[in-house]
Amino acid sequence: MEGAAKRELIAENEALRARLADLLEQASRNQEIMSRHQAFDLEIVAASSFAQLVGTIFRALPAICGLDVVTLTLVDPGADIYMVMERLGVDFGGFPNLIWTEDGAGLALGEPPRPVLGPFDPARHGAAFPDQPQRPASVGLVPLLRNRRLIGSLNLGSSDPQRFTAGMGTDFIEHMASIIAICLENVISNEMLKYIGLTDALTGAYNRRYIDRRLAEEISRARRAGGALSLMFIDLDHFKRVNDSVGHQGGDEVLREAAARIKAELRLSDALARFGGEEFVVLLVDADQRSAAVVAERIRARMAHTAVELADGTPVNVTVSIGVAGLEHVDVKRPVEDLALQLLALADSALYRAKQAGRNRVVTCTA
Ligand SMILES: Nc1nc2c(ncn2[C@@H]2O[C@H](COP(=O)(O)OP(=O)(O)OP(=O)(O)O)[C@@H](O)[C@H]2O)c(=O)[nH]1
Repeated sequence: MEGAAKRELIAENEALRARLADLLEQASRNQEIMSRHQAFDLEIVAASSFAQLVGTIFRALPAICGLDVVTLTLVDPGADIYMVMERLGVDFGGFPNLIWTEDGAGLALGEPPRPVLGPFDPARHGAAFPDQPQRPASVGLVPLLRNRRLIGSLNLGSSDPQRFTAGMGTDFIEHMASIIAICLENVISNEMLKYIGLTDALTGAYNRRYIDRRLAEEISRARRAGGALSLMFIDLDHFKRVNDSVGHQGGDEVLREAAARIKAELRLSDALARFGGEEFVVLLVDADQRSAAVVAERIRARMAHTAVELADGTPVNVTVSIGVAGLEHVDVKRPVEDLALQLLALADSALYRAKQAGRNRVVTCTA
């Protein structure tokens, strides 16, 4: 072979090798991206709570996709999901990029909803990226759909103007959004079920199961940190007479209103539960028996001074008797379950004494 032809062949060979090295490098980069996405998919599928899922999306997605900002808009007509999550203790302060809307039409994703990609336009995309220190240059808004129902949108923002352009393919981000939508639907229905299992359908207060669990948690916490904790037993007086005079449905209205009035006197950290019938229990966190008695007196006065007005305008006068017991009256060295029972028994016997003494009064534990 002539020297020139040989050199040409060697050069061609080298170019091919370089090309192959490039391809291999690209393939390994793609492999790495796919593995990261697979790890992300596995992590969100495993999320067992709303907070865990949303937290994972906000933490992991910007890094995996190389984005500057990711926000999530959830469609929540009547704000039911928000209310339940809040009552289950989700701290929304930790999720500044979580946006709620009552109406999916406001997402401006078209009908049927489709991904919207392109340069950031404050008029069209501002609602999906509120309060951002730096506006994204290009954005991708991807509908979250479940059985063709729009449940929200995943909003991706990049400082690179070329990252999201109108003509680019959307298969990949749509696939990602569909997995996120399924995971969201799952955790939301699980949390809703959890909430229903812990609340009383008539009054919206918690039920006995919730208080039993919470009481044990709060006793352990109070014992560790040396904090105060009190319990109130509240019973509507002569409720049988109320039912007899305004009927069972009227009685139900009175129970609902009583729960609302009690709740209005409490702090967010306190918990109100209906124990069945016309009896409520309140757990007051960080309150000793003296301060709990002050709150109890406010509740008693509020009930006694203002008649409950039924939907048909009938006024119903109803009073409450309240028994109060604080953790300072129990032997905190005993097991948590014993302490919980003891505290409940002390508040219950104080309530019994309030009834014996003529009702419409607050009695504190003297043990
Ligand atoms: N409307 C309504 N009434 C209920 C509900 N659960 C229990 N009650 C009624 O609450 C009444 C409780 O009566 P009692 O336990 O005798 O007590 P009381 O009449 O409130 O009298 P004192 O507690 O001694 O002041 C009964 O008439 C029950 O039928 C409910 O969910 N709705």
